[in-house]
Amino acid sequence: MIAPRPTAQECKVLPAAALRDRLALVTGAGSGIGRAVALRLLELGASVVGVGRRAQRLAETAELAKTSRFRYQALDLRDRPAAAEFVAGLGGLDLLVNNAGGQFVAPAAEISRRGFDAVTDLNLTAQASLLLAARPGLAARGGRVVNLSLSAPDRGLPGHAHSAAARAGIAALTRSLARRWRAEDIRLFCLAPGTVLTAGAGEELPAGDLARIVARTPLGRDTTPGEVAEWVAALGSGAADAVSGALIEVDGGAGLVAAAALPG
Ligand SMILES: CCCCCCC/C=C/C(=O)SCCNC(=O)CCNC(=O)[C@H](O)C(C)(C)COP(=O)(O)OP(=O)(O)OC[C@H]1O[C@@H](n2cnc3c(N)ncnc32)[C@H](O)[C@@H]1OP(=O)(O)O
Ligand SMILES: NC(=O)C1=CN([C@@H]2O[C@H](COP(=O)(O)OP(=O)(O)OC[C@H]3O[C@@H](n4cnc5c(N)ncnc54)[C@H](OP(=O)(O)O)[C@@H]3O)[C@@H](O)[C@H]2O)C=CC1
Repeated sequence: MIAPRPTAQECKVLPAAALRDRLALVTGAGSGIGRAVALRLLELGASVVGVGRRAQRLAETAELAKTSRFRYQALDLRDRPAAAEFVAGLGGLDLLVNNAGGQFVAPAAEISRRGFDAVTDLNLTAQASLLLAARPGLAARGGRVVNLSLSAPDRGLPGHAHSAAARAGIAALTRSLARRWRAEDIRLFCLAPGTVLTAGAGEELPAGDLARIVARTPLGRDTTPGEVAEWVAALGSGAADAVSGALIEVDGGAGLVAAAALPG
């Protein structure tokens, strides 16, 4: 049985102004999930700073946002000094959404050292650096962090050995920092979507593979960008402050079953 896929409107369950007067930094805000998150946080009253490498994509998000509460900066997050300088310049920060990421699909034996480094750098080390740079700003405001991961990295993802290692790493880092930083009133969460049919996912895997992965998902459907955005907003709003350091899998139960067949 296929569970009903909510419309964009049906995903919106938080009260209006739930994030009024908050400042959020969203990485990868020029496309897919990051754009959906940025737009939803704005809708809920936050001011949002979006970053990504391509200014044109961020400008498109700004056009959709239609509010001066959105500003953006082109930035390669793997340039750690530049990223650290940028985040320090923001001052107090209520929410950091570590969303920028991605990988290529390849059998583990065909991933070169540089390929492994490129993926772990983007999905783990760059996220970790940004977190450390944002720490003073987050501590100043009792801020929250949502680190994006990928569902079930610890249960074996064919073709994703490099990414699974990085994604499991970010989940572990989230837990470690949640424990250490609670003294500074910073809360951290790790949010792990299953399959979200963004253009980025379409570049990573052929449509047929994505369809097979979705078909094997217990709920029989993909996760929508609107659902992910609402989870991020809820975690950022304080509604989930009884939770600390958790890995939350928003994946239609994909992590409960064996991964679909892909090379490697
Ligand atoms: C069962 C699994 C379920 C999964 C469901 C689907 C879930 C979807 C999840 C998503 O994350 S969707 C988001 C999708 N968007 C992306 O993934 C795009 C992002 N990808 C990239 O931007 C790049 O691939 C990268 C990971 C950042 C690497 O870019 P970079 O510019 O740093 O790399 P290069 O300089 O080009 O290459 C470095 C190194 O990597 C090797 N390499 C690159 N591509 C491949 C490949 N397809 N296969 C094998 N190796 C690759 C490249 O050859 C270089 O290594 P050397 O040759 O120099 O040794
Ligand atoms: N779609 C899915 O099924 C799933 C996605 N995810 C994760 O969710 C996140 C968003 O995915 P999605 O929206 O689908 O994919 P996209 O490819 O659309 O998003 C990735 C974003 O990251 C930005 N980015 C990539 N590299 C860098 C960099 N070095 N510096 C700054 N920004 C960078 C990209 O912008 P630019 O290229 O302009 O830099 C882009 O906006 C990713 O981390 C992804 O891995 C997790 C589970 C499932």
